[in-house]
Amino acid sequence: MNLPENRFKRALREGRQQIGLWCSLPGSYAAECVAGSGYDWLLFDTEHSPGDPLTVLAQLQAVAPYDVAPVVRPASNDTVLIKRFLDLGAQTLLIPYVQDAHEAQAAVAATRYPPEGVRGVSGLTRATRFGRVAAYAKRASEEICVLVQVETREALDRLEEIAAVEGVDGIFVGPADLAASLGHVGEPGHPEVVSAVEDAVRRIRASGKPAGILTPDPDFARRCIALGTTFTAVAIDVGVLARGTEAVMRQFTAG
Ligand SMILES: O=C(O)C(=O)C[C@H](O)[C@@H](O)CO
Repeated sequence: MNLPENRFKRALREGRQQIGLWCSLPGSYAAECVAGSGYDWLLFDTEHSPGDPLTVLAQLQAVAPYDVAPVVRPASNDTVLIKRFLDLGAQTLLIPYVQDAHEAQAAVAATRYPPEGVRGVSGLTRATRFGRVAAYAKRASEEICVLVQVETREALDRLEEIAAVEGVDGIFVGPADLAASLGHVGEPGHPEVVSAVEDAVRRIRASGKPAGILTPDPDFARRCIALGTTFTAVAIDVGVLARGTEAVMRQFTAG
């Protein structure tokens, strides 16, 4: 069996826009429901969600038949968590809260087998299709995409150093945490936050790395795309569900 190609990684390298959906709902049922919605990628979150390796496994299996790229966010930049998600077959990881080049290097090392990195080795995992993918250990990193999040003032101050780290395939700007870091918690649309996000996208692109963002504001999403983001998440599943069901109920609420 051949090593599965990471078409998302290739699309980023070729500069092709990838529109994503942020999935905070754990489990396979919701994942399969949205896998057919036309997005290029789905972010399976385990930082701000009850998601864990077992729920992500079910999500990866559920979306495998669909033309959509799964991206998994571990709860932290943790070597063990990264190992577990890679062994489940995740090929693209979004590593949160990366503050400097050292932390970016650690994230990359967690995805590489020795001597390049520290990923623990097992030949019998879903990633190897239980020993059926030829030369998985030798070639795995070719199809692993490492995206890191910059989402604090400090990380922005070191953005170019982070972007220069070999093995970082893209940089995502986290508006919610960045807003908090800038003193505007809960206000990702604050002018100072918007300005910082836009400047960060410009700087990421100037560094030559792909830039990513999450914003449920379609106008700001288009602004970020115009500035150069190429992995652009434009909605959050729980937000669509909560606001959409509320809107339906308002049609039947008197007054
Ligand atoms: O800081 C951010 O913004 C992100 O990293 C995305 C959030 O964590 C996501 O849960 C949406 O609020």
